[in-house]
Amino acid sequence: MQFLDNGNGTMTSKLNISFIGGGNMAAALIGGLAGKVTDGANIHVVDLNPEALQNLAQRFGVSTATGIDAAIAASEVIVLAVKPQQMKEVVAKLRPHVTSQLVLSIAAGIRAVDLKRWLGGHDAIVRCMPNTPALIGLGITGMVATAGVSAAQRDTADLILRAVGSTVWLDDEAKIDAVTAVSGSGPAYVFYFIEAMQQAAQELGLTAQQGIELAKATFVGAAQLAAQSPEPVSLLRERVTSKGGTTYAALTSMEAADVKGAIIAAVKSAAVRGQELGDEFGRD
Ligand SMILES: NC(=O)C1=CN([C@@H]2O[C@H](COP(=O)(O)OP(=O)(O)OC[C@H]3O[C@@H](n4cnc5c(N)ncnc54)[C@H](O)[C@@H]3O)[C@@H](O)[C@H]2O)C=CC1
Ligand SMILES: O=C(O)[C@@H]1CCC=N1
Repeated sequence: MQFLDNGNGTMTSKLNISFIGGGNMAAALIGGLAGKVTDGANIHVVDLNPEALQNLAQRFGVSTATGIDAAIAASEVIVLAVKPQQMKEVVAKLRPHVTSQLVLSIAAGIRAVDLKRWLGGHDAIVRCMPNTPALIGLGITGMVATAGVSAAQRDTADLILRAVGSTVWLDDEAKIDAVTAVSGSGPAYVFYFIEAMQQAAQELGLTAQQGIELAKATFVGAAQLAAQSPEPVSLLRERVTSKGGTTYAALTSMEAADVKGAIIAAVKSAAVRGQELGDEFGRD
């Protein structure tokens, strides 16, 4: 892809991208792309909600529409960013406007084979599973391409998702439900743990403010340490855990309650739900 020097220290391409759905995840992706990968003016967003569109237009200079329109045909990439429940209806309306574009879906569960059928056999589809830390450029996205995706389109898909973090390519679409369960939904598990730590802090006599400050900083610090350390996470855990000490007491309590087993079961249930979404809102 050719990048253009904007004369102000930034480089953008002329890549034209349309988003169908301008909600949370689309906004995170557009925030990473606009003015960095491509000009906001090269991004077109379709959403039923005029307020969401106005907000995106003001923040990023994107063009907008409340229904699928001719601008889509001029796009090289179409990002499907509606809920799985809305996908079939949206794709049916999109179908007349899809020719050679790369179609990039971020929806949980909905399989490429169903998107391909709804699009009349269109085979340039990349399924992606990003996560909300994309909002601050720290997302991670699992991705898988169908056979009809060219090497250049694959690079373009990677460029788009790397604008908001890192990417992991899969060789088998079936594995994307596992990615959804681990990293797609994962931020919610972390927030849940932070909320529990805050509640414990309060029950131990700290204020809500002190509790949230301690819990958040502990997650940020521990996550950074795990990310930066070459050592296994299990070793980092053992270093905190003095025999007969406080951490030992806490971890023994967690083991007795099988917290690890509960987390593993919870993540697996998210993967199952991904498959169910595909069955429920994909297959006809
Ligand atoms: N929120 C998350 O953490 C993640 C979400 N996803 C996937 O991203 C997709 C979008 O999720 P969110 O952004 O969280 O949802 P959201 O509800 O914030 O955004 C969906 C948007 O689609 C719009 N919409 C509904 N029907 C439409 C139609 N017929 N035409 C055009 N626009 C329409 C809605 O007005 C809304 O703005 C989902 O498929 C979800 O599975 C993927 C990874 C993470
Ligand atoms: O909960 C969901 O279905 C979406 C997919 C991953 C994160 N949120």
